[in-house]
Amino acid sequence: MSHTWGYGPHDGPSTWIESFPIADGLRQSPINIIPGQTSYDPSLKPLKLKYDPSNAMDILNNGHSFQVGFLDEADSSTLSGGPVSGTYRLKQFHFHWGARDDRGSEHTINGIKFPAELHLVHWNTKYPNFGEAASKPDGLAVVGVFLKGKQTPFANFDCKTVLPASLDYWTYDGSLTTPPLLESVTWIVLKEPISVSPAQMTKFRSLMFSGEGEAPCCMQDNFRPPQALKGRTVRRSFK
Ligand SMILES: O=C(NCc1ccccc1)Nc1ccc2c(c1)[B-](O)(O)OC2
Ligand SMILES: [Zn+2]
Repeated sequence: MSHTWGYGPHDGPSTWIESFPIADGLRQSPINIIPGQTSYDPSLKPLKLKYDPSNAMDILNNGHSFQVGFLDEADSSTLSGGPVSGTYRLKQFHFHWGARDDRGSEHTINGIKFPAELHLVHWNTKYPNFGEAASKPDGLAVVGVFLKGKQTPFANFDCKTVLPASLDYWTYDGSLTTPPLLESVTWIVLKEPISVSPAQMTKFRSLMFSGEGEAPCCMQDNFRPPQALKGRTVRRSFK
């Protein structure tokens, strides 16, 4: 039983069920999105995203990805509207990526993998904090954004600048894609990808799973493969 989980042959996604039986639960993520099998829901509202760049606090390699943490003591960086009710506060964002451009995203579209995927993690303010929200079926809302290869400037860390022009999205009830795999996430996957340059992908791939003083192991292929839909419906906000 590996006490720490990872993405290698001995501690990767196929082994997580040993410590986290919910890995085979009814609303696991990610999933393969088949656009022709999604249902347009005219009652879905537009996503309302408000981000205050001054809330950005720190950047951290947590051994599974790198994440940028935000101050979440007030409703200054929030998600509302879309498929959710109430207000969700931005806690952190992080990425998943591949060793090569032919893989890396967690969600796929018609089986197509993107080189990387951004997750903007928000928690429901009806709960006192992230940790409490993470165990509730309506506790989290995560915006997933695909990254595609292209030469492009990368603006500052104002999350607005990191979002595509269109906020059209697919949405479904899912889970964390990493242990503890809690089934608490309303996934909101944007249809339009953002661009990332080869240099940025190289930078991602130069990060390390390993800590200082350990044998170097590049942080690559830190994605979970798509999981069974198990009867869930994927709704879309656009015609
Ligand atoms: O926050 C995480 N772990 C720490 C934790 C603390 C307290 C309670 C539970 C978990 N994990 C996590 C959060 C959000 C997302 C993912 C993983 B993701 O699926 O990669 O993308 C979306
Ligand atoms: Zn993630």
